Amino acid sequence: MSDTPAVSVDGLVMRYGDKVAVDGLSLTVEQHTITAVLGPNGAGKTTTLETCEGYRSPQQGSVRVLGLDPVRQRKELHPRIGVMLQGGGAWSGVRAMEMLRHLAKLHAHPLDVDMLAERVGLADCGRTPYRRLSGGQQQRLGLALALVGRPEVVFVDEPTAGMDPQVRRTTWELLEELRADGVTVVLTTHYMDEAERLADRIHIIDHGRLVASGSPLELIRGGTVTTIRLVVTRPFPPGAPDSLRAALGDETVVSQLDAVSLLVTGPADATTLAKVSRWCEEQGVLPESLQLGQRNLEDVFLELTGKELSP
Ligand SMILES: Nc1ncnc2c1ncn2[C@@H]1O[C@H](COP(=O)(O)OP(=O)(O)OP(=O)(O)O)[C@@H](O)[C@H]1O
Repeated sequence: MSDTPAVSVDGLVMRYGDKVAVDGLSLTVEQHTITAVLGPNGAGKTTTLETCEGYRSPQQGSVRVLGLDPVRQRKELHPRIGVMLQGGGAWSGVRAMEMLRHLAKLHAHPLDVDMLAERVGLADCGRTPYRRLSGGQQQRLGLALALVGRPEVVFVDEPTAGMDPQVRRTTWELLEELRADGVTVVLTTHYMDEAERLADRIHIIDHGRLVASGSPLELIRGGTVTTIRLVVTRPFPPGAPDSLRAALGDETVVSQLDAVSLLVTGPADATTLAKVSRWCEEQGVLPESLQLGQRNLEDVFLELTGKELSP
């Protein structure tokens, strides 16, 4: 049974009217891992997660969670998964601890509610009605609600959005403890440091398709590939990334970060630096800085999707 993937998505297609939100997506989540699903806004992450959670039926393809069909075998699967929805998923008038206690009663072997509340940092706002909780507190309640039933697989949609740095770190520790206890965590996030720190495996999706999969280290190819961040004093002329790419050759990827900065990924050796300087001279732009660095997940994401991940 432990060989069964926690999640397997095979050729999933989901549309809203004419809009294709998920476009033949296939991916696997191994058990006892933290797996991050990354993608720009509108990439199809939430739709995919909602299909895994049984809230939507696949229009094409199939989805299995712990080997079960999330819609047809919902009764069997539901007690074994936990879901943290974007926006908390609680009623507006109910107090945080009431909600947690109520949900605990619906499970056969719930966690100790007081301990869980303490752990996620809800202890001092347990009597506060849901609508009066801060965004970060609502997130924490959402996480507690997802965990109270001791799930085998937990789906968390942007678990630390709106949390302050201290609570984010505590939440990361909590997710790592869950993995150590054998729980599988599937999360979406817009924070690269979160994915890099937590995830055993990352799936990057864009336009409803899988564009890359691997461990953080595999994705950044061992951190050996280097980058040059070029910042100039005046905005680049139109078409600058293509023109620089043509000047540098096929081994490099050039992405525009903003009006005055470009990121070159590839061998950042003396020859490349000389070519970048020569290109600046030809374009009539003056470099303000040429910074060498190691390629990170944020760079990989930008290359693959053409967009920055950070909110
Ligand atoms: N209920 C809906 N009706 C119509 N279109 C929708 C609906 N939900 C999502 N979409 C569209 O489907 C696409 C995928 O949306 P989805 O929410 O799955 O993306 P996402 O990757 O989770 O985005 P985000 O990072 O912004 O949460 C988007 O273009 C979105 O506008």
